[in-house]
This record gives sequence, C-alpha cells and structure tokens, in this order.
Amino acid sequence: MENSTIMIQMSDIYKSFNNIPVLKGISLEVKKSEVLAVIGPSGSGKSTLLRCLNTLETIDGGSIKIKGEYLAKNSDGKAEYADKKTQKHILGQMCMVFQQFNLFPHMTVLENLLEAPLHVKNMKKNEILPVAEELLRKTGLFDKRDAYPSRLSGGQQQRVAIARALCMSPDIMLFDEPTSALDPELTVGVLNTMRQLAEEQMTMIVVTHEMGFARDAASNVIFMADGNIIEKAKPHDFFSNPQEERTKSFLKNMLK
Ligand SMILES: Nc1ncnc2c1ncn2[C@@H]1O[C@H](COP(=O)(O)OP(=O)(O)OP(=O)(O)O)[C@@H](O)[C@H]1O
Repeated sequence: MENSTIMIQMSDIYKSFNNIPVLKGISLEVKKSEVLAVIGPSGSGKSTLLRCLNTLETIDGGSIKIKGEYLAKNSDGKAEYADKKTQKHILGQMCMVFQQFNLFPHMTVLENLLEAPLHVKNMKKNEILPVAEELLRKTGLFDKRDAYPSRLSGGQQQRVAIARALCMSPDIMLFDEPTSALDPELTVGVLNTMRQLAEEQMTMIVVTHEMGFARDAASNVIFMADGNIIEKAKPHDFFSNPQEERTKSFLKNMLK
C-alpha cells in the first residue's frame, strides 16, 4: 500500500528527438511503495519517459524531483540539471532493468551482482556477499551463482538482472518492458519476482505490455499515446471502465 511520501515528481516534461516531440508536457507523481504501470502503443514515448528519469536521455523542458531533490529544474522554459555530484546521489537511489538484460557476459552470476556494490559503492566483499546470496536465494538462482549468463535461460538472466539491481539497495526500481524479449513461458518467473517486489513495498515504474501484471500488481496505471498521458486510474477502473476512446480501443486490441 503506497504512503504519502512523494518519491518521483515529473512536471511538464518535454523531449524531442531531431525536433520531433516525443514527450509533450508529461506530469506525474509516484508515491512511496506505489507500483505505476505505464502502458500504451509502440512509439508513444514510454521508454523515453523512463530513460529521462535516469538521465539516459536529457529532457528539454520541465522538472524532475526524486525524493524531494531536483535532478532537473525548470529555468525559463528550459531544463537545468543539478551538478554531477547531486545527480550521482539521486541516481544512486534508482535502478533500471531493461528489456535486454545487459549482464556482463564474462562474469559469473554472483560476480555480476557484486560488481557495482564493490566498484561503484566501494562496499567490502564481506558486507555485500551475504546480501547478494540472499537475493539469489530469493530469486531462485542460488544454484546458478557460479554460472555464466550464456548458460542461463532468458528468464533466468532477467531475474539475475533484477537481483543485480536490488544488490544496490535502490529505493526506486524502473522496469522497461522487462519481459518483452522473453518467450511467454519464461515471463512467469520474472513477473513473479516483480510481484514479490511489489508486495515488499518497492516503489516501481513498470513499462509493460503485460496487461495481467498491470491489472493485478500495479497500484496505478497510466495510458500514454503520442507523447501524452491520456488516462490515469486505479487498475480496476482502468480495465473495467476506461474513460477515453483511445484507451478503450487499445485495451480492446490488447485483451482480444
Ligand atoms: N534516441 C532516439 N533518437 C531518435 N528518435 C528516438 C530515439 N529514442 C526514441 N525515439 C523515438 O521516440 C518515439 C518514442 O519512442 P519510445 O521508445 O519512447 O516509445 P515506446 O512507447 O517505449 O515504444 P515501444 O513500446 O515500441 O518500446 C519513437 O518515435 C522513437 O522512434
């Protein structure tokens, strides 16, 4: 159940690629422990929205606040980013999981988990090892700890990617279509791991085409089309009684 602390606040976000607007004044808020599902047609700007949150893309206008701290501030209609130190501090609180798992192929599963805590956070191995092992147990991957990623199924690799992100103890997890590259039978394990995280009160934004997950694991759903948020609602209302025509026709196609 979400509480009232605002973890993410995006206000009036604009982003263009080659003068073509992709985000057209997006505003949203995510509260602590909220699971926000972002759905919408291909090209509507969902991935760009997430990528702007973790600075893989920069915004042109608007502001982004994470846990009350400005990552980017609106200044005369333009976005002005915080200094590098502040950015690093803010970004250290968020981890992102991608469609392609992006594991280090030359490292074992365990080494993948330990890499960032050891070399980004400068933690000691005896501090982080028990955390990593516990995460591997939780995601059902403990017996794979010494395997290389190429030996794992896509679903297992994605669960490693999630465990690796969690090893950084983030307050916020961003998921960009985490099951889209997986065969349907492999999505279940990944979605179950995400459901478990949601039950443990992790604050999450999940860009997904998995309507089942959005319906029963999300606390709120937004529908994006053409760079705008068209509709935002609680999952039950969103799926049983969408208000906007574009949402209705999207859902009709997706739930066919
Ligand atoms: N780096 C880039 N350079 C140029 N155009 C881009 C870039 N990244 C995204 N776009 C364009 O921005 C628009 C939105 O893309 P985005 O990936 O955010 O959509 P999406 O809703 O996540 O789509 P999908 O569901 O297919 O992943 C698309 O028209 C895309 O071609």
